Amino acid sequence: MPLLIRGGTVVNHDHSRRADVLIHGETIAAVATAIEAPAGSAIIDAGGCYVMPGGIDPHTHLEMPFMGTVTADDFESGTKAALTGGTTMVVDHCLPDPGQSLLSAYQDWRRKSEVAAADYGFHMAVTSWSKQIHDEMETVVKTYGINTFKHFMAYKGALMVNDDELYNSFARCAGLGAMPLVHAENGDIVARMQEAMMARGVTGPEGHAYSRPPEVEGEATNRAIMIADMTGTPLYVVHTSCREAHEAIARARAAGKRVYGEPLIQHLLLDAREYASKDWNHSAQRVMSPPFRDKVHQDSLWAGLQAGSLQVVATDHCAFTTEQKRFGLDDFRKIPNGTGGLEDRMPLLWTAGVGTGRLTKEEFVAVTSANIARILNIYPRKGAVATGSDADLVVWDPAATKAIRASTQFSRIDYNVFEGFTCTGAPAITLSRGKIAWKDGDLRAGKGDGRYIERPAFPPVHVANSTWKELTAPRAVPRGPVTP
Ligand SMILES: NC(=O)NCCC(=O)O
Ligand SMILES: [Zn+2]
Ligand SMILES: [Zn+2]
Repeated sequence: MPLLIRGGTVVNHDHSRRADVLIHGETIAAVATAIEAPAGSAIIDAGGCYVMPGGIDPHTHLEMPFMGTVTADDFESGTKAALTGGTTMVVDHCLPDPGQSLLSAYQDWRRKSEVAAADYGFHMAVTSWSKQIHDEMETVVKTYGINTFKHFMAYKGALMVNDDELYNSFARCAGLGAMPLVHAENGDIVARMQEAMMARGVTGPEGHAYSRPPEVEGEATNRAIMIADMTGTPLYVVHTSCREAHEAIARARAAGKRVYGEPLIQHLLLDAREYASKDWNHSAQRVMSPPFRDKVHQDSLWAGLQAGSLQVVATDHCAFTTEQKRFGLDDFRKIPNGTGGLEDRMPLLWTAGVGTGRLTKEEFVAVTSANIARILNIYPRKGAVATGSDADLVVWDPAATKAIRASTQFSRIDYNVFEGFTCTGAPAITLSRGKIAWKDGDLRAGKGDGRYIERPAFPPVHVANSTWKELTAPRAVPRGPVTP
């Protein structure tokens, strides 16, 4: 049955206009003023609302084994939570166990994600280097439709890779038309700072923040940018949290490098004072890497979103219960790193961004959906309200209010780092490939409704990069024989 969304204002990343949206099956059939309802259509009245592309959260960790435990939200609870907040697609991290082949890790993630209620894709993590990984990367890109590889420059002794491994993997990405992602923190220095904090008797969650200052993130961001440039690949820097890292990205972009930065909603709204709480649980619940920063860094991130030097707002949804956080009661190094935010990212960003004038509604669509769809090479299938696009849509009520409370959330954890925030602007309806997934407080999407989204490699960007590299490559100086 066709579905007509009537009377709303369609908001895309590049323009807004009063228009109706007609959906046939899973895709958008027309976007135009005053569409006549085909016989037998269902009708959604979007009067007073914005009709926007569903959000894409490109950074989640669902049912992920990490730091001796497993994240509490799986693909079902995580994607359901996402849909209630207007996010219709997540990109999760496929994380091979030590020594596990990338191909078998991919199969594990496909099994876990069968319960997803919303669409999803994967980034593949490269946590060591070998000929096997080099060879398997091709299958990951060409057969599995994964065009991004994640590298951790932190978590020494676990996920961390060194510069040589980064170079090898980035160069392989360049050859395959894939894009490297980095968690940019200098893991060697973090490990030394952690030891120093413990030696000083700083064993609580504040030690986590003190041992990961902005300098270690800024240094690693610069280093990753340099290695990406040497290998001729674009680069995506996840959870950019501080001014130093943002400035490194802005500098690289000003020099013509294709580097993208992703602040999290947590870093935009929460600051380092959270770690000074006398309540251990409160501070430990907020332990994540990089940690929350001072206000000056938040201002820099907001400015980056406004100026376009930062492109995407994500959540890094990696949720642990308070009980799990207590693994690190006597030693902050054992507190599982990660926080949640999947269901709150869009209403929070609307409130703090559009509601304050820091972002226009078109910029909101850009940083929550369209930009990442373009970066991940799935635009305009995702990220656009346009004829032929998937009907992943949000009917956004700018007047709706939402009080954030753990007691009413869909995520499985027992707290919410945004507890007590009140949002103005929230989804009245979320549509996932043409089906109503969430409407006026009623979650209709079911287990398994989500679909795996393949993402093709990026020939245009990589051809441009390699063409320019070749044009500007060092060349031998032609000389005659050297006279004695
Ligand atoms: N960010 C965090 O603390 N946990 C998730 C893993 C990661 O992204 O580093
Ligand atoms: Zn990370
Ligand atoms: Zn992460």
